[in-house]
Amino acid sequence: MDAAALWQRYQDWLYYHAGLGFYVDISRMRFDDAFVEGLQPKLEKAFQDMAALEGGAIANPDENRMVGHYWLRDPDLAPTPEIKQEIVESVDQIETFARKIHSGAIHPPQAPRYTDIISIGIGGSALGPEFVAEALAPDFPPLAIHFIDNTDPAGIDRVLTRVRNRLTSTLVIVISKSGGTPEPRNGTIELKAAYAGHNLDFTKHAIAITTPDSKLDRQAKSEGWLATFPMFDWVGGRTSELSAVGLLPAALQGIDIRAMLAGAKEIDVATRVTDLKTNPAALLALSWYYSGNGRGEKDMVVLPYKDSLLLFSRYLQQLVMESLGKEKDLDGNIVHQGIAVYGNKGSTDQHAYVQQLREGVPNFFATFIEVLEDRSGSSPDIDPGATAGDYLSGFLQGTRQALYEKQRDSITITIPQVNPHTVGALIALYERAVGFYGSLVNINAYHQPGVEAGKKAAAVVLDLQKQVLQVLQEAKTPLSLAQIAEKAAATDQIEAIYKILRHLQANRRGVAMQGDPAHPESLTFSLS
Ligand SMILES: O=P(O)(O)OC[C@H]1O[C@H](O)[C@H](O)[C@@H](O)[C@@H]1O
Repeated sequence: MDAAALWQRYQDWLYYHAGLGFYVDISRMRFDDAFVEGLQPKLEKAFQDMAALEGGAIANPDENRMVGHYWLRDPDLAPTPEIKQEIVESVDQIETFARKIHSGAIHPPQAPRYTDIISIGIGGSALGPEFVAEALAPDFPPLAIHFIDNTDPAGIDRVLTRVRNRLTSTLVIVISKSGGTPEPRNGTIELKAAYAGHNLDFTKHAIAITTPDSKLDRQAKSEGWLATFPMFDWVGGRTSELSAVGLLPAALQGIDIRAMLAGAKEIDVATRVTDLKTNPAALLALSWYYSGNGRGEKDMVVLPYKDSLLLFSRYLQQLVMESLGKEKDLDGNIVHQGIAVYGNKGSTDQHAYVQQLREGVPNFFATFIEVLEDRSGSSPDIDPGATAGDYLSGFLQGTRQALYEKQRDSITITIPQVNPHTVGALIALYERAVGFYGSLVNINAYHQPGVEAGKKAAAVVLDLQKQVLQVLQEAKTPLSLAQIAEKAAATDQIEAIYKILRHLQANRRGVAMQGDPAHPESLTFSLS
């Protein structure tokens, strides 16, 4: 396509949202009119599915759940007055609580104010708050946030070391929709012990965000934690950033949560339009479908050219991959759907893996996120008439062009600034695009059956560890792996037993290992 035709294509497909100053450009996806026409019936169905979902249909059939994250930013859309009231009250409760924390009206027993937050949660209970903190927290927030998003002991230690002088004024927010996920439970138990070790009353520092009556909710209530905030059954973890999960940590950091909600609401309105060209989420879903032939054949590389948006791709990884990565479609056919997502930031990645994007395996499409405002103040010249921001902008254009020349497609999303409004809008845009794409490929985008399998397998390993320790306790002499497996009645688990014992030995947990580590069959184990 020559330059004039490309410029025309750019203008023909450009989406612009006047209220948000938000652009979506899919001109560098090389679909033709026939493709768009062919997809039209599927798009019509996607619009209908979305309307039904917003109306309170059971959009997650396996879990028999409504899917209501869109109601969070427009409670008037909620299907019942009770749900509407729950949403309104929850946002009010968050604001009131944050105000009291900031003013010191609620303060820790041994300090005039809370200074820090440790947020404990994983998956949807961590990625949104982490992304938003990186994108929007002021440089000197009223409370500085730290995340424990794993059950890695060294990771927990790192956070505790960072706040060690301020534990007396540190809030702990435990976020878990189910209230039973092992990783946040472990973090909570470790933090409770750390507070006790400093003679601090953990309950005066602890807040839970969870589904009412979950295990965590019952614990928080029976122990008298500082506060609890509800998560709703009809909000999935990966779409929970604009529920209490994301709003409470954001409000505590001094981020304008009403602006986040307003930005999301504006995009929700724009993505309710049932016309492809004026619906930015439909444009994204169509582009993804085109690129991967509706089978996820190409990966989504997300390249925000702005440091503060660094964690957007990590956030999108869960939203996109947990929603779309499914074995079966809604009719039970094996389809192995999904779109792989990765990315970091530009121009940094140009000096890392963009080489492969331009010349290597053509198994991806790029999404550039461009931010028009370079910084809040003015910029010095780096060269005559050129600033650091001009370079960043030039690198983006250059990379987009270089990819296009090699028939590598890209989408460009342009926002005026990184602020609560535009971040709320970005979140809502992708939530909706994922919903549309789920309909286009006929899958349930709101469950995650595959995750359960991994959790069950992990539980089996921990049970096996108990049996193995029991066997070693009863043993009078060192035992080989085969002997341990036999005594534990787990001869088909010999590799798992070996890994359990190697781990226990490495952590000085009372297991002695003899033999040659290069030849596991030579090893014997005993309790030391
Ligand atoms: O919020 P929680 O119930 O603790 O769940 C945290 C995460 O765990 C699971 O593994 C799910 O796959 C995620 O969707 C969820 O966000």
